Amino acid sequence: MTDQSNEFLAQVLDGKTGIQLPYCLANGSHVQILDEGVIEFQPRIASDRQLDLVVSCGIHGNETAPVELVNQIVNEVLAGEHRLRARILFIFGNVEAMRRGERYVDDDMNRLFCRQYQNADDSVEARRAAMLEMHVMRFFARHGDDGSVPRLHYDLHTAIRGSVFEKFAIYPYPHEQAFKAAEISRLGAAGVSTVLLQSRPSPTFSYFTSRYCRADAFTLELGKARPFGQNQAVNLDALGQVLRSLLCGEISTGEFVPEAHQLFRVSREIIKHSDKFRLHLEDKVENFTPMEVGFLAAEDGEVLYRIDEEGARIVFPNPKVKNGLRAGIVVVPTRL
Ligand SMILES: O=C(O)CCC(=O)N[C@@H](CCC(=O)O)C(=O)O
Ligand SMILES: [Zn+2]
Repeated sequence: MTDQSNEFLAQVLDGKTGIQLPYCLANGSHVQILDEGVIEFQPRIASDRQLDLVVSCGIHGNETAPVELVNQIVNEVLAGEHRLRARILFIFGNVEAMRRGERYVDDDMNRLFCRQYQNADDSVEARRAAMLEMHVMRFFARHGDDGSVPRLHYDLHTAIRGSVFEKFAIYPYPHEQAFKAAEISRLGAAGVSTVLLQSRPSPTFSYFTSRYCRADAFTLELGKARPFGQNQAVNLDALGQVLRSLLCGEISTGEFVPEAHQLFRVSREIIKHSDKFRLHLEDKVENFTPMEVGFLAAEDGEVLYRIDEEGARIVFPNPKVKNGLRAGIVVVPTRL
């Protein structure tokens, strides 16, 4: 894509991005479009590289605020406004759902990673999840694997409901590794001071890159999902500044100050097993709303989801998910 007269996102939505030959910007940075909505940048001088960074957005097509932010940053890089000191892969995830302004076309893409697409029906999302796994694997593998260059992945979303804490991150289950205080600090600098520590694997994009690409990976929830052009209510300036610093190779994090962050751990997931599933929370109930011990949050035939955890809060309550999928998360306060 050498024609920079149109904004990158407009070209993606118009179906004008597809694999193309690599080229150089006037400032020497290397660019290659690898797939629809997938663009990679490399520093002019390979040894300048301080970081491998993946920034994805639009994995759900109606979550537009981060798509607008990523578009802005991609256009700045294409215009030569940043001296790159990182390799960066920007991904606009579900382009067809973005065109339609819908969460997904056939299937929820963020339940199809970690090869779950192999167990699902063929769909727009199953094919795309397979391709995105391939792109991030290739991106992180390409320049060797000696562990000397940090790897970071931010998968940017917005939530269906409002939230007591407007912005929050989901930190994928790190298995034998500890949750990293420094990365939680970096999230705080990006305006995301609430972090939900996962306690089990999930079929999400950030879990995939965390587990299989050994990236420090996070899902970021950045306010409420609204259509393109209607995101004035959410301020992503701090995140934008952190991303711009990262692509210029400024990778240090501030000191971890425990009081500056609200940390929660996942106590359990509420699963919708059948059409009998009933959620006992109104649509206006926000993410992180506290729930009292004894409250019946949901039921599914014989299965009762009654709160027995002190300090419990509900995140992502959604009775409309397909059977077998997560219909809410019960979280409780925690510390590192
Ligand atoms: O608001 C909602 O109910 C869903 C918002 C959303 O898309 N969240 C992500 C979180 C992914 C994760 O758990 O890391 C999702 O559900 O895919
Ligand atoms: Zn989402």
